[in-house]
Amino acid sequence: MSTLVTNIGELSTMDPARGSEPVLRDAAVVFEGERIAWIGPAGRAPAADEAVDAGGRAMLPGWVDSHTHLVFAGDRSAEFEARMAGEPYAAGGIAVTTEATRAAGDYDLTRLLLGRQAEAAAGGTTWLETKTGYGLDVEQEARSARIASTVVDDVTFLGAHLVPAGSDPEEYTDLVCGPMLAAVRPYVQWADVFCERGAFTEDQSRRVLTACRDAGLGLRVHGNQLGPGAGVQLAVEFAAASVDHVNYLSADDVGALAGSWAGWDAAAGAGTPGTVATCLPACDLSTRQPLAPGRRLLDAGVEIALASNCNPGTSYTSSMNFCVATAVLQMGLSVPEAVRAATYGGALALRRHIGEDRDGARAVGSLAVGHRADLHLLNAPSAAHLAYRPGMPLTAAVWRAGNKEHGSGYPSTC
Ligand SMILES: N=CN[C@@H](CCC(=O)O)C(=O)O
Ligand SMILES: [Zn+2]
Repeated sequence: MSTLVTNIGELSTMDPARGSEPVLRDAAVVFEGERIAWIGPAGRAPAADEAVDAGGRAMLPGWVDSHTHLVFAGDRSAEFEARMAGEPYAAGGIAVTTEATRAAGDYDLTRLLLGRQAEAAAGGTTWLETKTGYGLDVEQEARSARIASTVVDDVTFLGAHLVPAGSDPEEYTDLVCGPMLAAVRPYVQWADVFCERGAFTEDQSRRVLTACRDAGLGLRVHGNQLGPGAGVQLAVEFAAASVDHVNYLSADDVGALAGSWAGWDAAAGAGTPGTVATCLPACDLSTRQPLAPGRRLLDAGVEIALASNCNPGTSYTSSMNFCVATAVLQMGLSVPEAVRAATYGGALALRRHIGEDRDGARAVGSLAVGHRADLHLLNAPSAAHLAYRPGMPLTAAVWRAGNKEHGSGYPSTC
């Protein structure tokens, strides 16, 4: 079964192979099953089994949301309201969600996760990572990882999210590195550690990263979120795929991140990728932290990603449209830079930017022949409308691996 989407007014491919012209006008895309088969001028498009007229609208790759915490139960809106009244965010809130998550049955936890995945897809997200981290014992972390693995695309082990009350921090770190890691290992591709005051020290983080690397997992780090710290330097030292939050960076931190990209040719999208700096603007607003310095990182030659960090404590939104708008309006990114960070950047952060390197999966985050047909049609003539019309329902249709996930009609405001 092949599908032709034609009359696309602006097609942002995010394909590095297109050099300085990654955006096509009056374009068309053909996909067969889950695979993109053809991209080019609408006037030269081949025939297909079915045709969709995009009506001059803009199309992008689906969002790649590389950082979420979606396996949870419970509500923390009271904590949010207290924060808006002046209370600072503290890592201890994780314990509140852990209690509610432990109390939820498998059915409810799965139902909640499916609902959140559907919300994300309706907003244009076609590749979704999520983390454990609200179980915090061997059985519960394994349960979260198992449930996540049935719903999302990449699963990250975050047993090192918070030391549970009453546990000795060193003994808990031993548990994370030993029995807990063994129990989650069948379900996860990645491991993460919250290296921050009130969570895990540099030494404990190092132990977690070492054990998880030795177990064959890819690495990511929550770092430099609430203040300066060792997270960024540790992430670079361990060649982590991503360090996330990055709100408080020294010149040395930026230099270390830039150095990690020395073997990467950004123009060609080739070479050895370094450590992506993943910025989480919705979280920064919700915690009233300074926005991550996305502009400074890009200017230093660091590849960045934008992600939602959807979680009940610091960022209860999976809207990547909102994150992109905020990055443009508040972080100094251009529209193409923000869209690239939320698509290709997220794919880089999950090492999904090229295909068939792991799991035989197709590349995501950019549109090119052979890549997965993850398409996001906007109800707008250009991607600029994402920031120009913030908060508006601009997602008109979404195809995930060639399947229509969202969008039964195309409202005509453009
Ligand atoms: N910073 C650590 N973890 C989450 C927040 C978790 C929570 O407060 O429930 C984050 O990425 O912001
Ligand atoms: Zn997080």
